[in-house]
Amino acid sequence: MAAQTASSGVRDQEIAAEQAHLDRVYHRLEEKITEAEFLMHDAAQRGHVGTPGALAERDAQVYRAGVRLNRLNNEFEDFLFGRIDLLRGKDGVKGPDGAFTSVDPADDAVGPDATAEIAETLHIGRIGVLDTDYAPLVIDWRAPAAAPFYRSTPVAPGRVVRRRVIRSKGRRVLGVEDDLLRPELDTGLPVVGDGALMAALGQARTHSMRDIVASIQAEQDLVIRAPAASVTEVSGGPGTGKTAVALHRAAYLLYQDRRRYAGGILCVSPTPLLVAYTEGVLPSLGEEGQVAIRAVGSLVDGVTADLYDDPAVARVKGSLRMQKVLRNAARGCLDLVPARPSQLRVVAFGRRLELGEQELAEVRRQVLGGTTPVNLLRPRARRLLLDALWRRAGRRFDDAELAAEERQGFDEDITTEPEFTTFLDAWWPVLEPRTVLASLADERRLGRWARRVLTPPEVRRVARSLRRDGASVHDVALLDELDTLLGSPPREKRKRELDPLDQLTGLDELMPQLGETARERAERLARERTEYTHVIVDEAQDLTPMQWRMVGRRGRTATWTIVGDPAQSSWSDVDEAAQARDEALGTRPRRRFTLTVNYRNPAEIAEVASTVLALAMPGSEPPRAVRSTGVEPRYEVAGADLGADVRAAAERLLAEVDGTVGVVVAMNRRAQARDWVAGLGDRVVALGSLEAKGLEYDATVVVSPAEIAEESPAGLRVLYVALTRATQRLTVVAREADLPDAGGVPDLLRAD
Ligand SMILES: Nc1ncnc2c1ncn2[C@@H]1O[C@H](COP(=O)(O)OP(=O)(O)OP(=O)(O)O)[C@@H](O)[C@H]1O
Repeated sequence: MAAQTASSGVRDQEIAAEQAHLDRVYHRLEEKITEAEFLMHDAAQRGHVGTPGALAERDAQVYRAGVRLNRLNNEFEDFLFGRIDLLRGKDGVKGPDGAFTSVDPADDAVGPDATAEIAETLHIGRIGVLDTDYAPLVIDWRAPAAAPFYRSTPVAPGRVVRRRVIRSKGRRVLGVEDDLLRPELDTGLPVVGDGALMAALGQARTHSMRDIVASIQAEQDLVIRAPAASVTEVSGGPGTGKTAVALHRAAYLLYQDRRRYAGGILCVSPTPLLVAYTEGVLPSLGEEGQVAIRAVGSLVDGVTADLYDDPAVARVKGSLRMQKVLRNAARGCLDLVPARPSQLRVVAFGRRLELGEQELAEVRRQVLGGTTPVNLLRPRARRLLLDALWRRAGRRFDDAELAAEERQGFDEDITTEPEFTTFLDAWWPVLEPRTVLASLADERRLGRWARRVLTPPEVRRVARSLRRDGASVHDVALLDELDTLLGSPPREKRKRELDPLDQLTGLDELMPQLGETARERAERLARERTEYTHVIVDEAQDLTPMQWRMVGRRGRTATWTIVGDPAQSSWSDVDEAAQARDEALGTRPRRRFTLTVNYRNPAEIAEVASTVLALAMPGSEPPRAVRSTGVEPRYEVAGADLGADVRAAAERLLAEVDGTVGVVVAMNRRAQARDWVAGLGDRVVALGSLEAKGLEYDATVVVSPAEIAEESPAGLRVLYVALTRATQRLTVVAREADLPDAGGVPDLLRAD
């Protein structure tokens, strides 16, 4: 047997060998930083020369130097994490990263007695570093040469004999974890540790997601590196790494084609909590600024949606029926303008001309014919008013040229009269989406605009929901739809100054404006952008049809990555949501991937969740849990004081795990639950069932499965989400309504 099982002496030796390599890398990095600083300085000098040739030269230099400085400064921490030892390849061709390109071993790489030599050793890190003689000291994890680090398995090892994950902090190597992919070979390579994946999965969780760059698995790597075809669709159960994969894919796309994606990548997330949880991942991969991660309730500028609608209201606001209602409202709202003048009086040709209420109504009717956005119809309204006044003036001319001249003078006279402009402002004001949405709060009015579209109870509920202060997540999609229906008057559209440097490169992306943090810059770019070159949708199963329309408008010419799991959908009608997605994506070709392994939940928790999955989506396959902890979920039945029992359960879990504890309750208990856990410290969080989407904790307390399941038509799927948030331990607190058995197991969670 070739592999030695490592003694601590061997482990120390191996760590020392990696330390020596890391020292070389840091030495080289320091040289490169000095070089980059010199280039920046030099480029700044050249910037004073204004010819296009000098600009292009400066541009290229600044680009390269900027990339280096940004990245080197960001990634000095823990940036070397992997190593692969490879057999000789089929051919001797090297790629641009200095590594051999062949995936398969040469026919004679393995001798008849299973002896083999290691022909190439590659270190993998967050960025690529070349030695002075262009030999690769570190390969960028996204480079083709790094793919075998992620893709090789014992079944299909390719050239990889040993895969090693290196743990380091700053400049110190702390440990190594090896996987031997060709144990049958005699190569003399020592093997240390139990493998990196298990080490990563067992780690305590914090409130920020970590990158998985050191342990991406083969089926995930295929998605991350999939070519940016029109639409890449990824489905997979809870914990299969969909969110992680989507974020790593963004980093990969930027690496592949930075210029193209400098046009912006938008990542749409279901909740602000998930945005906060995931926003550290891209910076840790060295990508800051180019990717805007936004909650679906924050896609419209200036609106912060912090309210949740009742499921019945959400169902209406999310459905495509709202399109028709909003179309009626956008036009109908013109009639609601307070102090709308009922007549127009001007003086022309020395006489008073008047248009009364009926004539004005007729002009308005003519203007509104067609589908042009209301705010863009103002010039047309102006023109038709002038026509009506001209007719009223009753002037006749036999000579057409003279008539045209007279008419021009007439128009000029009238349009410069303050009476006319004041009238037009009041009669055809610029409508704001918010004003129109607010006008739907009047039940009678909404009933008129929603005739034969919504039922009277639906009208009542929607109108009532709009009378609250503040916007809900679903209101945001309505505001965006209204923005399109109303249109922005041309004079309000911001014109961007043309900067020659902008045309040369995505320079702006690389050179943060002075005094602006990377985060501020990302926010600024996100505000300025309304269309993106790539759109990532996380938890795509939850987007309502109206939200798909809103997201679709931001990626009209984009490529897409869509990740989701129908079994976790909180939208009541899974088929309707799928149909809306199809409408948003049109006929773009799609590539589909499925992730099958659950990296989050231990088998003991996954099994309970699969009982609910069988009820929520009969016939669907749960993902396979990759590890087991030997700890079964704990079941408790609440006594008279539910809050005290939940708090005690959370306290117990806090003592049992090092990281975070999530308490998940039905949405209407959110505020209550926060009080229950108050004072337990910031390792504990109380959440409503819909807020738990995509998040994870070391341990969770799920309070009353029956309450969660009954709160909406999609309740069982929401419960499935709630039960799949824990990486270590799960406590379920049942109430009477859960019909617990003698062991406290709620009816919904019993396998029989
Ligand atoms: N290859 C991997 N190596 C280490 N950890 C991984 C790997 N893949 C996934 N994980 C971890 O598993 C957990 C679940 O990943 P993630 O949240 O991306 O799953 P998901 O499919 O989006 O889940 P959900 O559908 O429940 O939102 C995360 O902690 C993630 O870091």
